[in-house]
Amino acid sequence: MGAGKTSVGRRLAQMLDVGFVDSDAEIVTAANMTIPEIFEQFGEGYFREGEQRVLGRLLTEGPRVVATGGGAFMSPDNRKAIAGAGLSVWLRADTDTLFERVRNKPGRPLLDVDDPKAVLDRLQAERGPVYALADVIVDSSPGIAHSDMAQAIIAGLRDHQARHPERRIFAV
Ligand SMILES: Nc1ncnc2c1ncn2[C@@H]1O[C@H](COP(=O)(O)OP(=O)(O)OP(=O)(O)O)[C@@H](O)[C@H]1O
Ligand SMILES: O=C(O)C1=C[C@@H](O)[C@@H](O)[C@H](O)C1
Ligand SMILES: [Mg+2]
Repeated sequence: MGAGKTSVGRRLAQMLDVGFVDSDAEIVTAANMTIPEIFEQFGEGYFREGEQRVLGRLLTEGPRVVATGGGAFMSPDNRKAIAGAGLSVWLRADTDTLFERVRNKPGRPLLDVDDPKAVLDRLQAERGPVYALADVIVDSSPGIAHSDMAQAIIAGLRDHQARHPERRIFAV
């Protein structure tokens, strides 16, 4: 959360001249409810089921940039679907940076607690080793402009495709 998937992803899509879609936004549209409402009324498990369904559909509609929700890559099924359709990118940031970006911004139910920084620290510890499985890793540090992040992702995608031509997805 706060790594920049939505905002940097949108910029990346512009630079690559492909479409952009955000799975959180698609879930909100499909359910006609906000993410906090879905968590509150049906629970996180229900949200994750919807996320998997929506992501599975979005991945078949490429070529484009898909911003996932922050927890989507934790699911082995989602990782398999992503690997089958394209390349994964981890925007890596430390939790101080993430906290600065998401504090005072509602809409992230997992952080709607007394100590959201502690949740970010826990999630980082749980998720970091799994996110490190991504094809491309780009540091999302403070002070890096969105366009520079997007350029770094393009460089990472080019590098990945040079090393794994069999997984070439489209010209970058
Ligand atoms: N490299 C960056 N430099 C400065 N601000 C950034 C950067 N990346 C993201 N931000 C800011 O951090 C906030 C959160 O970013 P964004 O919504 O894109 O994150 P996200 O990864 O999509 O989060 P979530 O998992 O909750 O959907 C936004 O205000 C965004 O502009
Ligand atoms: O990190 C997470 O688990 C989440 C991040 C958001 O993008 C949303 O998908 C939701 O708030 C859960
Ligand atoms: Mg987002």
